[in-house]
Amino acid sequence: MAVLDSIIAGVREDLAARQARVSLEDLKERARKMPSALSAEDALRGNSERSLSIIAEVKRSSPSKGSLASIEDPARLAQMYEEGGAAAISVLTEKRRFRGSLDDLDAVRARVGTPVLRKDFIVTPYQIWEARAHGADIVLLIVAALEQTVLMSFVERIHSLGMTALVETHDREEARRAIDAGARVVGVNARNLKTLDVDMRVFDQVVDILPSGTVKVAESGVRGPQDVLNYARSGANAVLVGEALVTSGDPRSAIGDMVAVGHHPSLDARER
Ligand SMILES: O=C(O)c1ccccc1NCC(=O)[C@H](O)[C@H](O)COP(=O)(O)O
Repeated sequence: MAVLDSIIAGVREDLAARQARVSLEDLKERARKMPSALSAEDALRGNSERSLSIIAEVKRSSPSKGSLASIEDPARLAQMYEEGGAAAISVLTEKRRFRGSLDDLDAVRARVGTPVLRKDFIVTPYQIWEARAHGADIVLLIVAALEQTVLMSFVERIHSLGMTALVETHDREEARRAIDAGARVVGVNARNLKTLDVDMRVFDQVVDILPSGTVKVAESGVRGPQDVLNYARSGANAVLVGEALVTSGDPRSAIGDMVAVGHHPSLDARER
């Protein structure tokens, strides 16, 4: 079974257990009582003061690398990211391969003032309600995991709940599908979720499909400020970084160095 399919099979099993514990109606009730989602689109687009946004990820483990970091206090890590200048925090909530959880999302949400992304493998509307009920402002949707009509309805649902959909693609066809589905924030993942190979040229191969005004997020494989600068020069508004931050030993300064790239003179004349 391909990696993505096998991850999703596990996600569905865990989901069934949660659905048996918390009904959709209860979840909706909880979601409706939450403070409104923070507006994330502008935070990710960047502005004249910060022409590049970093989305910093709380990532313990991954299918490609195995264990990365123990992260006993995800809220503390997120706080360091925020202090270092992160525009948003990504929290992996998938349990089996990434060792994430909704508890991590709750803890991070309670600690930081930046928008928070629920990063998971979303295959049912229940998970979208769950994201809102646990305070997420942004929800990841993976084009490769969803049929087009489902993708469209999920983008609509996320936006109707006041959240932002980050729609992840890996090639030009998927980028077209993301735009057709109504995505305003599109991720281009350098990691092929079927083979786990990372190819950082993918962003350049896809970016011209995305209409101006779309928030363009480059995802995965970033090792340091030079990779961030390369993505920014290629037109990324935001860059999503996990492994390089959690393995850095000093996440606050590692992210600070990446955020500083947003002030690089070569980015001054960029069209946003
Ligand atoms: O990271 C993986 O191995 C992975 C495997 C299969 C599906 C998703 C995977 N990662 C999710 C991500 O998109 C990354 O965590 C995120 O882009 C950060 O990547 P990195 O900076 O390379 O840790």
